[in-house]
Amino acid sequence: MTRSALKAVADELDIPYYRPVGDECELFEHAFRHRLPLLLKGPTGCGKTRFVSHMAAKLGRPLYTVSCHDDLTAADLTGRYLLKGGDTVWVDGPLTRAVREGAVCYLDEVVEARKDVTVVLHPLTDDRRLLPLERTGELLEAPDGFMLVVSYNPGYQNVLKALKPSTRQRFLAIEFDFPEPEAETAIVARESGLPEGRIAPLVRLAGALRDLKGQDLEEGVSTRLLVYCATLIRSGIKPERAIRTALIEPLTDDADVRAALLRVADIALG
Ligand SMILES: Nc1ncnc2c1ncn2[C@@H]1O[C@H](COP(=O)(O)OP(=O)(O)OP(=O)(O)O)[C@@H](O)[C@H]1O
Repeated sequence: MTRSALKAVADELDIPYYRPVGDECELFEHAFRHRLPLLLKGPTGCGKTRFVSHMAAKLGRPLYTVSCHDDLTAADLTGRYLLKGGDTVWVDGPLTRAVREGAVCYLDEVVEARKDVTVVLHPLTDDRRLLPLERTGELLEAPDGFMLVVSYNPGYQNVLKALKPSTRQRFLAIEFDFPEPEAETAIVARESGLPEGRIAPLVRLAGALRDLKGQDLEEGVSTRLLVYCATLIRSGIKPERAIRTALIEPLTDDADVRAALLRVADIALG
């Protein structure tokens, strides 16, 4: 094998596996090239984070991922002065580091963050692409390599936590959902190492459980849970036990709902 062929294989191995479900990879590349921010919408565990890490690696950009929560403030993203050995030193937060390095910054579940976060995001997400750091007096201009990607799960939305139109309309948006059965079977096989023939029934069961969303379940089974289930089976756990542990128990704490889900599993798996 030639040197360049070896390098191509090594590069390929460094890129986290992601199987496209539509034209999302192409859209991401265009957004990156035109310096446009991106919003990913979709249920938990459907591949959004994997997609972003795949694309960042493919484009050769470092990636900073932040899981947002309701205590996350603008300072957690931009940075703060900290005491170090008697001195006060400025420490960049992940967003500032991403801007300085020209990296991809991924804010997962951005709606969870405190309101002051949007103040920081607004000048970064229009054509100015600026990050003002009031504390240090700096005004950073994002280089071409910087890209902001945010995600949220519309299923968890409530009025108080919805993104304001003035924030939403600064982003391109791509909707994600669980992959089609054939693609999901291939993904779970690749991730778990279990043969596809043994995964197809699990994917069918996931479909049946997803159909119950909104009735007794807040969320359907994620692709992530399917990977966990297949991993347990491959590791030697009996399928019935793996299904209960990975596909039923994480969905509900209600004994009646759990019993109903187990019946659905019995029927779906024949
Ligand atoms: N299209 C895909 N290609 C490869 N792997 C996938 C794909 N979709 C889902 N997966 C698998 O599902 C797992 C969960 O996906 P991921 O962590 O990206 O979900 P998410 O949508 O970011 O969830 P959350 O919103 O909870 O952060 C991944 O670790 C991967 O194993």
